[in-house]
Amino acid sequence: MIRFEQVSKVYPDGTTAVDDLSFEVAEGELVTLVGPSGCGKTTTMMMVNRLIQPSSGRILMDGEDIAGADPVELRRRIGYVIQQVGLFPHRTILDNTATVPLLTGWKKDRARARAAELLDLVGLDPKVYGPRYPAQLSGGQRQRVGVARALAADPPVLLMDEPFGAVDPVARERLQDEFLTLQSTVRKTVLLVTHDIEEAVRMGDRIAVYGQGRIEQFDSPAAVLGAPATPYVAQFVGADRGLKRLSVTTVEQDDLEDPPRVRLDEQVAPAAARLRTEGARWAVVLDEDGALHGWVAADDLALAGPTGTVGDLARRMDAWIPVGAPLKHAFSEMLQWDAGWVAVLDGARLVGVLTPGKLHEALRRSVDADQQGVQRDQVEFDSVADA
Ligand SMILES: Nc1ncnc2c1ncn2[C@@H]1O[C@H](COP(=O)(O)OP(=O)(O)OP(=O)(O)O)[C@@H](O)[C@H]1O
Repeated sequence: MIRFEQVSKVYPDGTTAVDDLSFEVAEGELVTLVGPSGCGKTTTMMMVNRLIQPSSGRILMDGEDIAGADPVELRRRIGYVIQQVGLFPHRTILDNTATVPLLTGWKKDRARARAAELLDLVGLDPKVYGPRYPAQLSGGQRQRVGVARALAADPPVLLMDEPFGAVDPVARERLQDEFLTLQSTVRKTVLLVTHDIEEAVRMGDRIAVYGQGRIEQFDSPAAVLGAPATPYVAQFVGADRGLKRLSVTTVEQDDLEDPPRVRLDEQVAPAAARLRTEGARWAVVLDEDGALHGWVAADDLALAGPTGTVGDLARRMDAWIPVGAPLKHAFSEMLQWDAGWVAVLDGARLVGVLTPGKLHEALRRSVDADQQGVQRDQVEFDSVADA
């Protein structure tokens, strides 16, 4: 979709901002450009909408060299989101959002209807926020308007330069999540510039890690964290990259344990006997519909009288993750509920359980796999879901 071929940019004062850059962004892919200040990220991005001309090399969009495109026409195909959102202060939020459709000749009513739709999409009620002026919004809300405005003309490509930079860390994480949800439906081809490796890892399908004017590594977040290509990248992603891996490593079927399952309405005696035979210390308890209820200890079953049901002894279990969730999610559930394991569910159905020992093994395995150049982290959970 977007292809850089040996692109360099030397500014008139002799500064080489970008040096012999070649990479490709696939259609619908979100690539983050990350690196320290002044490494050439913004220059790279602004060459795509021709706000900056390359000194050499070519940039292709859909196979067409953009050097030959009409810049105005080109920019209509490219949404642009910047940190200082750049809203017109004397225009309402609705009219700010409708700017591009109006410029491209839409009738006012149609452009405003589209703008209202977009505000809704980014979580701002158009009835409440549409009539306001930019100064009457919080920083995070203004950034949402920036995203809505960039999407208004439905361009296939989005350029985002530190789009969530001007808000506090909590609002920032929320905006990132919201944008990812949005992106899963609109599937734009996105280049996102950030100097924050956490953001790059969270947001990117792939990450380009910049050194001075050059890409040091272009890879999946898991690979960048698991197998940094150079000492520079290792240093940039940080000593706690093991922790960051928790966010990008998903749980696989091999990671799960399958303890015995008993039902809430099952009689105690046969349930106790079954656990004894299997040598299990506890069992997962399912309700009448087969959904997770909790767990029961083998000792409690063994000590209970001959009458009664498992339901009398079962304890609730609230720690669970959906199949395919990252290890970080599992870890956080364990901490939140002070639980020794988490249930892994496919809808309401129990697929298995994840224990701290298995979580550690999963992390270890993904590091080893990356070091062998094998990307197992991203393996989908289909096999588990089908099991
Ligand atoms: N118009 C210009 N003339 C000369 N040098 C420039 C110009 N614009 C940028 N540079 C230089 O080019 C290099 C790359 O700048 P660029 O803005 O692309 O970096 P960046 O990675 O986006 O940095 P930041 O994260 O600080 O925005 C820097 O050394 C910068 O000083």
